[in-house]
Amino acid sequence: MQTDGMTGQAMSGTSREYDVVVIGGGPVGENVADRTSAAGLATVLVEGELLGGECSFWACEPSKALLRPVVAGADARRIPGLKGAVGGPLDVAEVLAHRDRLSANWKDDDQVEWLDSVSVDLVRGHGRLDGPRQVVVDTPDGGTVRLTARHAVVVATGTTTRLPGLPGLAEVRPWTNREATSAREAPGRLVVVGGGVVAVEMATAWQALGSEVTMLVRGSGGLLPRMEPFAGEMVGGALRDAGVDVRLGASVTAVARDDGRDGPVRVTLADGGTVVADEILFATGRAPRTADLGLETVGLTPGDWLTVDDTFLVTAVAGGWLYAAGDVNHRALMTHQGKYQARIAGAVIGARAKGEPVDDRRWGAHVATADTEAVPQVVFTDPEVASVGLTTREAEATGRRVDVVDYDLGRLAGAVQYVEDYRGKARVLIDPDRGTVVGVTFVGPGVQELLYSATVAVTGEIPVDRLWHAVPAFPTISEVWLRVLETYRDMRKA
Ligand SMILES: Cc1cc2nc3c(=O)[nH]c(=O)nc-3n(C[C@H](O)[C@H](O)[C@H](O)COP(=O)(O)OP(=O)(O)OC[C@H]3O[C@@H](n4cnc5c(N)ncnc54)[C@H](O)[C@@H]3O)c2cc1C
Ligand SMILES: NC(=O)c1ccc[n+]([C@@H]2O[C@H](COP(=O)([O-])OP(=O)(O)OC[C@H]3O[C@@H](n4cnc5c(N)ncnc54)[C@H](O)[C@@H]3O)[C@@H](O)[C@H]2O)c1
Repeated sequence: MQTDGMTGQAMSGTSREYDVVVIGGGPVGENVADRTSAAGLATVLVEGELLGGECSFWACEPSKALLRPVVAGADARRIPGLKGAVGGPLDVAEVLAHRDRLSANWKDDDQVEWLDSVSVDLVRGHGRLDGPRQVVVDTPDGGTVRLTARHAVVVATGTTTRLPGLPGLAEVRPWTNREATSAREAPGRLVVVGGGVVAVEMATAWQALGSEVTMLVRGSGGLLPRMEPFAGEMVGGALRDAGVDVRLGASVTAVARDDGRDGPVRVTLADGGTVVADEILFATGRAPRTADLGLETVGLTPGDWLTVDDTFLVTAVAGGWLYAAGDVNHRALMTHQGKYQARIAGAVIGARAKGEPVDDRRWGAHVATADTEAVPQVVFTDPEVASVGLTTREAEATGRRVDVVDYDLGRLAGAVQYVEDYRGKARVLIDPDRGTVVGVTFVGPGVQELLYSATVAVTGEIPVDRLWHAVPAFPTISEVWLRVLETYRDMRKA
């Protein structure tokens, strides 16, 4: 291995050749590198900040560490005999300390050790493409390292918050996901712009941690606009019950801090109204980290998403050497799905490098079929949302015929045992021609752990007739599967 021996970091001012060069050491880049190294290919990973990426330090890990005490507390307050014991507010200092630990105190030593253990070299610094198979890295010591890839360059540079083009926005010093997950105290008043997953999760967390939260959600799509409408409605209802001021159809037209730089943020809305807060979080979607990546040297446009085929080759670049995996390809912006892509990309790069056959049939080892058929997602709010596969809207939009089976989770014996006055809903979409489940949405306390059963049903294309033999334990919430089958049977009889 071409390293300085101690940290696995390549020394600057040099040129090195590897089989595979991976740019970006988030969860996806790490997993691609692990898989190509396991395939016997000499692999180097280039990382400009912290190994582990957005997910480990400013997204999944810290946000879930903030949310777990909130959701567990909400559940506990619905359990007779326990509610009195957990009635008080959260211990904010303890929650933030827990968040710090689960974010490894923003240090990546463990990741560096792991990378070394899977025999992948690390070059720290900002990487850029410099023509076919070439990557140049600006290293922290001011030098450069040129890396040449014999087989593949993989871009796994992820995303940043997409901020709207509001005049004066930078002067307001808005929160992005980074501040929202790493803040050291709860602002007195927090405005959250957006109605997607980041917005509902962070509004849930900071309201419980003591902020007065106002959500400004533009348009008519409501909350969680990509999911079944009842998901956003139920989460919105619970946010309001928790004290969040959820304003739908509210568009921001201007932002400014009073008294110059340090006063409160004054937010002007399209209807002329204003909201004043201490901080403002923009949870307005993601932009690819490709603006300063040398894309122009290989005929691509800086700032664009990298469109790939189902084996993760960038479609607009000839020669079969440039791959893109994870958020940056815009297929499914979630860590688990990016890691799935990484496993497949690593395997296909290995197969192509060795001249082995590539199995790119649907559900084959070298093709990311689940990206289009079965993307699972959990929204860690109270109530939780867990979904996989199609929604009713997507089925309609694509002209796919589906039977829609709804079930009120509160009727289950397992739900009654779980918490008092359980409120939840399931929707299962069934392809009537093939008799298989093609989409599932659960909303309710504790539904996150039901999601894998739904994912197996969708990816396994298990016939509904066979699901009758998959017996859920009594009294658990998983009995929803039995009730859905009974409801479907009755629907078909009617
Ligand atoms: C608040 C929030 C919460 C989330 N919660 C969840 C969740 O609970 N579950 C879930 O599945 N997903 C969640 N996500 C989504 C998840 O964070 C992303 O899908 C995931 O991080 C994508 O991984 P990635 O490796 O593609 O990119 P990233 O994690 O963004 O990593 C990219 C890496 O590339 C590096 N890099 C970029 N450009 C260069 C360059 N030119 N040179 C060198 N290095 C470079 C960056 O420093 C970074 O380390 C959340 C997102 C947000 C914003
Ligand atoms: N638990 C999880 O799995 C999890 C948690 C957080 C984030 N993520 C992923 O991270 C990605 C980013 O999440 P997100 O919530 O930032 O994006 P999103 O695309 O889910 O939601 C963006 C929201 O911002 C609104 N918006 C966009 N531009 C706007 C503007 N100019 N003004 C006002 N509102 C605007 C949209 O209407 C939408 O409501 C998502 O793909 C999500 O899946 C996953």
